[in-house]
Amino acid sequence: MIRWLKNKKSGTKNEPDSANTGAASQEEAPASHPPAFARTDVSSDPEAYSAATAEPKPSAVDFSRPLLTVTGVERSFSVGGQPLHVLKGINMELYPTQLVMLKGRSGSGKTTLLNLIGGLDQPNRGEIRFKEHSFHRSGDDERTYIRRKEIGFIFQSFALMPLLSAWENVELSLRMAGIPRSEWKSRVTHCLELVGLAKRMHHRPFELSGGEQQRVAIAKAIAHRPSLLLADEPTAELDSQMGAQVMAVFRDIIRTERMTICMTTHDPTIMEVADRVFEMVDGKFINN
Ligand SMILES: Nc1ncnc2c1ncn2[C@@H]1O[C@H](COP(=O)(O)OP(=O)(O)OP(=O)(O)O)[C@@H](O)[C@H]1O
Repeated sequence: MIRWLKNKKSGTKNEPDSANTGAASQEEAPASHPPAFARTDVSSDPEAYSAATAEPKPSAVDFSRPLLTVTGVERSFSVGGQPLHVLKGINMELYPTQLVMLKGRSGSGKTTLLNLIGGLDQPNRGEIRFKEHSFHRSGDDERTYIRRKEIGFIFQSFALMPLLSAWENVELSLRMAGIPRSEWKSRVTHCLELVGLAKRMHHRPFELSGGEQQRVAIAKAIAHRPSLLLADEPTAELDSQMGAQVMAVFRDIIRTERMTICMTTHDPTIMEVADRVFEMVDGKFINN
């Protein structure tokens, strides 16, 4: 179960919104091929993560061998017939059980990098190695297969099926990941308990707060036991209390499920929760 954070102002309940409607169309695509992360703005609240940052950092990161290595990665897009150089030589490593944050101004390239790390896109130059796989060389089918087995995605807008309960949403991800039916019940229960939703399992998204919806999305993303969890501004739609709860859940997931988490954020106040922060400015890391 998550460790609930103290000293928070209370949150507001989110009403169902277009995010869920959008999620339905995302779900219609195969689970193995999630949509690329959308680019968004976020409001931040300096109080939001004060207690989260007060949480003790749990187990030490396993530095024996990187889970993912990014070397000299460049990514350009053609905009109006002109090349737009978005990533200009990125080097980074993610280690098992590490919580890594990518911070930087809007448009600096964080989401573009997250899409590459998740195998949703490929670099124009450089290498991305995930375990024994080479994302920069592999074709769509191979990357889809690796994503299905090894990577979980969390979106700012929760990406839940609006007509399914929390339980059914998590179960759906196991079904789409090809996990044997005999494992569904115990795994769904475990994941929803892990994110603190044991008592909300049969609620549908519109019956849950924004923070609870995001925790269902987290349960859904980790259900198939990925080794890497990628989250694009997972707290951006949440108030301070809910955002802090999400960060506490992330810490518990790392500790108990032994996953690596890489997330983007605009919020400088949560940086102390991270094991490592990469700051991106104009397509490069400035503190690497
Ligand atoms: N597919 C694409 N085609 C053209 N331009 C793109 C594409 N993807 C990203 N860009 C551009 O790359 C730049 C970086 O975008 P990106 O979304 O990676 O930034 P970001 O740091 O994640 O921003 P935000 O914090 O607002 O989400 C932007 O100028 C964006 O318009």
